[in-house]
Amino acid sequence: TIITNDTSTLKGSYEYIVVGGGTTGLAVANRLSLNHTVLVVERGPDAMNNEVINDPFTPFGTQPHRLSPCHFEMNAPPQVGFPTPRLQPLIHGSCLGGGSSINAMMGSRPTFAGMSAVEALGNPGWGWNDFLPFMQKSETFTLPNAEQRADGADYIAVVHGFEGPVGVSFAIPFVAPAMQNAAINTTEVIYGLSLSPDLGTGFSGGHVAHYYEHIHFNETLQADRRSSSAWSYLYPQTQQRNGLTVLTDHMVDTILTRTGTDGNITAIGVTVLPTAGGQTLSFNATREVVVSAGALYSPTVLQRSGIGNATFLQSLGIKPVLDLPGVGANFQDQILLTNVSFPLAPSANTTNVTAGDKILLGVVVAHPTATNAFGPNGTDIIQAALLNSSADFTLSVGGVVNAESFAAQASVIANAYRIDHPIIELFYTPGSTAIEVWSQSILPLSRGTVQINTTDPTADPIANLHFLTVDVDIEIGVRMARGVAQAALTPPFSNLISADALAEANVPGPDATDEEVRNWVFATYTPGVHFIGSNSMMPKELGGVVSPELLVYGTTNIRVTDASVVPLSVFPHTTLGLYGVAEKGADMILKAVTN
Ligand SMILES: Cc1cc2nc3c(=O)[nH]c(=O)nc-3n(C[C@H](O)[C@H](O)[C@H](O)COP(=O)(O)OP(=O)(O)OC[C@H]3O[C@@H](n4cnc5c(N)ncnc54)[C@H](O)[C@@H]3O)c2cc1C
Repeated sequence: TIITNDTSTLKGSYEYIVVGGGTTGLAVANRLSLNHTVLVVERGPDAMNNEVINDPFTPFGTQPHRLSPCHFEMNAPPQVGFPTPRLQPLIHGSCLGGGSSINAMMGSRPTFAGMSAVEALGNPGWGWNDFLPFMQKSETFTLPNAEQRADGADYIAVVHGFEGPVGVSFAIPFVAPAMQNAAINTTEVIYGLSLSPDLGTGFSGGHVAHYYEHIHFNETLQADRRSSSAWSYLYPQTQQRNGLTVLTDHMVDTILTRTGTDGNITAIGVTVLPTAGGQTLSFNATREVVVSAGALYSPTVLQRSGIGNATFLQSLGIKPVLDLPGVGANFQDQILLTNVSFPLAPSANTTNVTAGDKILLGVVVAHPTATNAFGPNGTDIIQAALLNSSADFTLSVGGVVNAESFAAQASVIANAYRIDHPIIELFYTPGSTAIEVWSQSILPLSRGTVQINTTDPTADPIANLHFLTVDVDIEIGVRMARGVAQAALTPPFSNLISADALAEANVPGPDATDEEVRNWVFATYTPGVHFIGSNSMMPKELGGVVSPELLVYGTTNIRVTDASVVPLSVFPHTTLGLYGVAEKGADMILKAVTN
């Protein structure tokens, strides 16, 4: 494998060109380059030996983490807020490994109900049973040892993979076991959940569990390490490839295309320029161009290449080559309530509770269903709220291309909840002075857009999520906040935090009205940073951009294989599911060669 930022040594032509060397791009490139020549173009640097990135215990969100060469932010335009609209920071990774080099490593998978919803949206071949083997292909799961098992770690071996590049395991040592057990007991009481031995089985049904992470134990260093896609699919000796060239510090401006007599578009190469600015070059692609620049940027590459809403492209002076109105629409993210830090009770200050200096985000996670969170009629309440949601606002901002798309998505989400899809995530993070209890929404219905506003490839797009613009998302947000407050008041977890933790954390208590809680949610929520959907895999009539084969509609050889194709937020945390998307995408690309 060649990794370089110098274009002078590169060939002019490759069988495949992969746009973006992030989480999914490196996984796809690894599989394609076994028997083909592949050029990966990555906008960010190679940060291979950066300890802030590699050490999973670099405290998440703190100064060193934010200063890593991979950490980038752009602001979404002012979003719903209280008392006034608020700018929202959209954090993303830009280096080899992309988001997997900066994320919190929480290792969750989609559920059976979630993948059924994706399939029901018009994507045959994407149900749980078809998808699981690809998640397994990417994974080497490390069974918990006796000590970790005594502390509570458990697993169901049959759903895991044991020969894939990505390390998935519980931390050694197991993080803050006493806090984990208290959190589990409390969450069982609040929501009536049962303890799941393994989060990755596909069956949600209301559970709480110890979280595993995308980390592995490095025998030489005798320490846990981050398993980014760079450290899984690119750097290891076992993954070296003759046919793979990775160009860093360069970005793809456009995909070069020609139009066939049947009107279909074929990619013939890409134009590339140094990220820092400079001369534009072009490289030929003789088979396919695979776009893996992530949900924030993949639509921008298509738009600059003339693929998108033709009227919009013309307004920027771009000649449309393919009128595909869904490009950049259906953009979505979950919300997170992160502004919650409960001070420790003095008696709780032991490593078993605080984790010392080995702190990982969200080591216990609860996934209540609609019934668990809203009571016995919860599923009916949420189903009615979803099906009665108005598409008007979302349509007016271009979040969906038509009302049918909005209704179809609301309907498959309602069915997923009816099966047993989680509606909320609640997770607990130990710390030396405080324990954080955060909550995340899972399947939002609010939709926004990603749009370039200049043809300059170095400019960030306008990424407008329109968070909390559909009533049912607000209703769920209020329930998330109520769950956080209940956790602070329910033993045994409440025994670990100070008696007035709720007030100290400024979280509305059980007596607060729904309006007060809603205002607190509006004032404090942050993005879930699981951006998806901006090139959704859906029927074209619903605003889909790619087919179930991940081919951009109307093209013969442009695929998208990253988070932008995921049409619904069915991966509570995206990464392990995205490796499945990349593996399945690579498999389909290679099958197209032999057919
Ligand atoms: C702060 C944070 C915390 C997170 N925590 C978790 C977690 O705990 N668990 C979890 O599962 N998920 C988590 N996620 C989400 C997860 O990391 C992302 O969803 C995932 O990495 C996205 O993968 P991707 O391949 O779609 O895009 P990325 O990994 O973002 O890859 C896209 C790559 O393309 C490059 N690129 C962009 N434009 C161009 C261009 N024009 N030319 C060339 N290259 C380009 C970018 O530099 C980037 O490297 C987190 C994300 C963030 C930001």
